[in-house]
Amino acid sequence: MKVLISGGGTGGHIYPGIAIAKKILEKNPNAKILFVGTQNGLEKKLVPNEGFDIKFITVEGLNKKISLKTFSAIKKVFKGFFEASKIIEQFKPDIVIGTGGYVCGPVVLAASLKGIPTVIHEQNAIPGLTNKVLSHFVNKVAITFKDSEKYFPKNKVVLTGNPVRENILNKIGENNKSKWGLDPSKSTILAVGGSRGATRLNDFVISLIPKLIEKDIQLIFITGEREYDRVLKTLKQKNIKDYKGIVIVPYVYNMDDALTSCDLIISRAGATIISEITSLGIPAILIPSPNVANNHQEYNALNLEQNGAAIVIKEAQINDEVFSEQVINLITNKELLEKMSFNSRKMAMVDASEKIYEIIVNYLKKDD
Ligand SMILES: CC(=O)N[C@H]1[C@@H](OP(=O)(O)OP(=O)(O)OC[C@H]2O[C@@H](n3ccc(=O)[nH]c3=O)[C@H](O)[C@@H]2O)O[C@H](CO)[C@@H](O)[C@@H]1O
Repeated sequence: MKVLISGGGTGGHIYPGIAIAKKILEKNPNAKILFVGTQNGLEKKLVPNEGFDIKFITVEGLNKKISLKTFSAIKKVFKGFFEASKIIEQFKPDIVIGTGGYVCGPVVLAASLKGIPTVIHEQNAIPGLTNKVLSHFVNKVAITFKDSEKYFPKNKVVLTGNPVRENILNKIGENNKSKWGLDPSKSTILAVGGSRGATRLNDFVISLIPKLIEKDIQLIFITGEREYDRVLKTLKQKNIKDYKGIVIVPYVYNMDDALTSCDLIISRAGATIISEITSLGIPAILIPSPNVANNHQEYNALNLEQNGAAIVIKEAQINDEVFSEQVINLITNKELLEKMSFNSRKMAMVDASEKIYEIIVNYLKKDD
């Protein structure tokens, strides 16, 4: 069994692919898996780190506004298409899976034109351009939200949910605070601005830190690689340093341990982290990114809020003083946290990888 997986740019597209890859290996240890991404995306680091091979193609996202850059981007799409075709000819996959990001475009299209079965997965309720176009060429479209059905050809859509890494699912109910040098008995907040970090969210967390120290509340603060130095510099300027209950890191590879070390998460509302949050039932304060296509993070966040699993703060409305107070009130309200956790767990769809594995196997059976 040979499976080629393409997905890239940000963690939210890459980790669902990794979750699917690990499910395939769990069921079929002899399966051969190859990822295809670009040199510019997080996949370059994340995929080898998870133990998988990756090959790269040259491709750039197409902007809606037409300019001189559009022509160079179109040229790269063609180049990427030929590079992807070559990789496919060499690897000879039985099936090709796309988990989002523009890199999937040429890879999935090349496979489909060669008659290889293709499946794409859409994490978000409102799909991006690449998946909308690809849906006309692929065999199946796996979706996370029922609401996104309407964007794709009806006969191809399967509601699967969003694949969550098994190592995260396996840790439901654990308390791993001591792995971070933290006191397991103390309330702890995890703050994370998506896979790349978020400046405004980080600034809010910085303003929150003195209050956390005052109330003896612990914090794991994932700043994002590009924000790490700035965050440390700002904290130094504010004379906050070496507090033992606060862990500040640029990125964590063991997200399973981070997610199971908090009583509350302050997070962006990307679809993949949302699936992880609900799988573990983590009460959440969500600050959706206003800079994503069709404002889809706000949709994700409001979905949790409407189900009593999260509180949503719009970035433009953040008032450091008011919202810090709200965070402290929430983390100290055990009863409300428990209720939110329960509501969150009710929303989880934890068998997405299994469902996608079944789709894959069905296509391979057709070949027998
Ligand atoms: C700005 C942007 O375009 N964001 C999109 C991107 O978000 P982004 O890539 O930020 O994805 P998510 O927030 O959904 O998920 C982040 C993923 O990275 C992991 N993680 C994060 C930090 C860390 O230190 N370690 C780690 O492993 C999380 O556990 C999670 O698996 O893809 C999502 C899924 O298509 C979309 O919904 C988001 O709108």
